[in-house]
Amino acid sequence: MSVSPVLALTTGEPAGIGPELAAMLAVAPVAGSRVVAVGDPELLAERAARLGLALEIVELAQHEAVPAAAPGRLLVWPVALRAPARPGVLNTANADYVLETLDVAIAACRDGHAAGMVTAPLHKGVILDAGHAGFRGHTEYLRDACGVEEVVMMLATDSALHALRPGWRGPAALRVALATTHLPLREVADAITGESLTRVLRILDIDLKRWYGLTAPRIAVCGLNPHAGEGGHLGREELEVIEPVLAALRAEGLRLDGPLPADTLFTPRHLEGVDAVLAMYHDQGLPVLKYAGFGSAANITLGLPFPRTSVDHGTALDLAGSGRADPGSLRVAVALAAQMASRSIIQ
Ligand SMILES: NC(=O)c1ccc[n+]([C@@H]2O[C@H](COP(=O)([O-])OP(=O)(O)OC[C@H]3O[C@@H](n4cnc5c(N)ncnc54)[C@H](O)[C@@H]3O)[C@@H](O)[C@H]2O)c1
Ligand SMILES: N[C@H](C(=O)O)[C@H](O)COP(=O)(O)O
Repeated sequence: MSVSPVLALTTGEPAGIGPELAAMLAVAPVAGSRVVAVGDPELLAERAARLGLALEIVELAQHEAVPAAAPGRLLVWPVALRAPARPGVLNTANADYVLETLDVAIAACRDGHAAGMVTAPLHKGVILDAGHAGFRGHTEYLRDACGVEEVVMMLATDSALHALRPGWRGPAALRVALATTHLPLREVADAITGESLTRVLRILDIDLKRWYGLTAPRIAVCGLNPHAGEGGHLGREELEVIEPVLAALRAEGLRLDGPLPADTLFTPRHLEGVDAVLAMYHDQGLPVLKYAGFGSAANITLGLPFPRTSVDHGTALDLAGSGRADPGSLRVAVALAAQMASRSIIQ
């Protein structure tokens, strides 16, 4: 019998739903994973008690062996809160705590103590308010921490995930990757250059092969402008940037459709046979994905040296401490990271 991969689970913004989702997960662990939460043990105990969850919290050092998952036991690599945390109330004093949980998980992956990491949601605004001026999100933080030039954000609601949710009625496989991530809309067009788009498409092609076992992934690429620029009348980025990149990469063997108008690309007939869609910006692609699968989807960072997945939702400060948060996305994020770590993703 193979040993389940160890996954570092960062518990996210302490005023949000991340700590209680970690507690819910420990009550009913995802099969095939050994999760170690990264966070403050007292905070996790307090959120579990608030929800009436009986949990044994076991603190581990990173070099210690990680036992098999057991329902009701939460393994923790401890990081101390900087200030007491109240559900729903952000505190800039804890921004460094959140970033330290990321640093601990990244180090564990890089040192081989974990096979991958899963992240509960953090609050970008409070980290920026605390003075971390360049902070944009986990994706960009991981890129810089791992010293890679480019990473790609992809959210997925796919067949492997749907196997966990028998009631799922959405498309069989929807994966949406982004050419740009957390940028003001005003800056998007300038950020899409021939070089950046080429890097993104190469990473997407390589990692669809690497993590999903697709031999020749077919990628549909959205235009940037309405109706993919309407032949240059509604914007020239398609003609001047996107089409030349696609032509050059097709000549290298990549299977690329587009640039296609995003409004009709995201319809079942056009998605047939497509392994992933590349959207040009955050709110071109993610609303479609979240409409199709909010709560059953995961966020994956492609281009890193190890698997990293995350939930499809944010800190939900309005629900924190209530026990009403749905752990569904965290469960699929853990299952997907475990599958990626064992490179056995179901098609
Ligand atoms: N993976 C991440 O770290 C991540 C992802 C998305 C957003 N965020 C951050 O979260 C913060 C809040 O963002 P937002 O308000 O736009 O989105 P949000 O996802 O926190 O909340 C949007 C709505 O969805 C509900 N919701 C979210 N998660 C839920 C769950 N598990 N179960 C039931 N309902 C849930 C919330 O109650 C709210 O009504 C922002 O700082 C944003 O940047 C972080
Ligand atoms: N863009 C993501 C979403 O809307 O779900 C989210 O903000 C998380 O991004 P990071 O994983 O980069 O924090």
